[in-house]
Order: sequence, then structure tokens, then C-alpha cells
Amino acid sequence: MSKLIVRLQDVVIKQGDQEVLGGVNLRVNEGEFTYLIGKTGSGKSSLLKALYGALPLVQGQGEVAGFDLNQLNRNTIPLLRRKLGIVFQDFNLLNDRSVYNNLLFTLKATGWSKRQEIQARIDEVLQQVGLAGQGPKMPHQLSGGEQQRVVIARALLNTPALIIADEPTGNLDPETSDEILLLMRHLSKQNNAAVLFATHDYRILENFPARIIRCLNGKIFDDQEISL
Ligand SMILES: Nc1ncnc2c1ncn2[C@@H]1O[C@H](COP(=O)(O)OP(=O)(O)OP(=O)(O)O)[C@@H](O)[C@H]1O
Repeated sequence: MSKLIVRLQDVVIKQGDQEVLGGVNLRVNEGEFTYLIGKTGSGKSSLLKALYGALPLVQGQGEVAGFDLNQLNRNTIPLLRRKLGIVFQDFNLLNDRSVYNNLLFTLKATGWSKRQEIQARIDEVLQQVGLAGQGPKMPHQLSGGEQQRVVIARALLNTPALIIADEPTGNLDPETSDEILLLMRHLSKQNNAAVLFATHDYRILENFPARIIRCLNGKIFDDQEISL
């Protein structure tokens, strides 16, 4: 049987006083690629935030990468996030430093200290996203698609069990969006990382089908449960 990376049971998620999603049941297997769709304001980002410990579960049980979401605290949230790779629409790179130093910053912040291991890991993730040798470049010297590749490389640094991608292609043209999507699907397979990929882009869903979770009217619907 596959290992579950996400397990939510009867979960309620609120933003302030407003219930955004209720009765949420969700299971995502190791290595599984899943889309998350829904209109603006339907709760996609709120669901993802709950998964990375930025919004509490108001009710219900949840486990992500072996962490109990109801038991998270200041000490365990960073440990959970180390098991996750998070990719947003806005690239969120530090613009005052090179690609290499962006990746170095994350490794140091997550406890890496040996120079040789750091160098090797940075080379490895840059290679995985097709940016070998681009470490010395500054973010502004890269295209939007290349910047998003750096963000994906950063997300891979600590070998995440789950990659959470909140509209990662939202700022990219269709051709570059396809490249990023295909890269993420390839990396998901290669690294056995589950991916939750929130998108508005129905073109991507049609061209590259996979399981779809839909946020609608305060609930989630699983269009196609693929069990691996
Ligand atoms: N920080 C916040 N404080 C209060 N309410 C919020 C906050 N963030 C989101 N909301 C509300 O929660 C609901 C769900 O928002 P959420 O951002 O999860 O939707 P979404 O599906 O991700 O939308 P989009 O596609 O526009 O990103 C909306 O009604 C929104 O107004």
C-alpha cells in the first residue's frame, strides 16, 4: 500500500470568522500529482495554508508528511516546512543576491553547514531544473520561467515529500507554463514527491490530465481519485 502524505478528515478551515471550507476529506499518496482548482475566493490558498501550518484546523484531523496538524507549534512548524517544497506565483526570490546565494540562504536557514555538501546539493538541484551553471546570475538576469525554475530548485533542496504549488504558472505565458508544469510532473516522478498544484489554467488541465480536487461552495470535490 502507498504511504499517505496528506490525510485530512472532516476538516473545517476559517479565515477570520468566515468558514472557507468545511467537511474536507482529502488523501494524497506518496508521489501523486494532483491539481487543485476553483474560482477566485473558493479556498484553494486557504487549504494549502492549512497544509503548511499557516492556518489552524478549526475542526477535524489532519496529517501532512507525518506531522499532526493539530499538534503544530513554534518548534514543529519549521520541521514540517522542511518536508515541504512551497512554490508561489510571485517568484519570491531575494533580488539582491545571485541564484546560488538564494539557494544557499535556504540551505543555511534549514541547518546545512558543510561547504562541500552545500555546493553539491545546489549543483544537483540546478541541474534537475535545467539551470546547471546559472548559479552566479542575478534573478533579474533570468526570464520569468527561469526564475520559477530557481524557485522550484529551492523547493527541492530538502528533498520534500510534498510540493505545494499555489498558481506557479500564474505569471507565465502559455508555452512557459507548459514547460514548468511538465518539469514539476517530471520532478514529482523522479523524486517520488507528491504535488498539489493550484491553478486557474483550464488549458493545462486539459492538456496534461491528472487527478483534480475542486473547491466549490465551501466544500472540496475529488473528480478522480487515483490510487497509486
Ligand atoms: N488573510 C485573510 N483574511 C481574511 N479573509 C481572507 C484572507 N485570505 C483569504 N480570505 C478569504 O477567504 C476566502 C478564500 O480565499 P482563498 O485565498 O483561500 O481563495 P482562493 O481560491 O485561493 O482564491 P484565488 O484563486 O483568488 O487565490 C475568500 O473569501 C477570501 O476573501
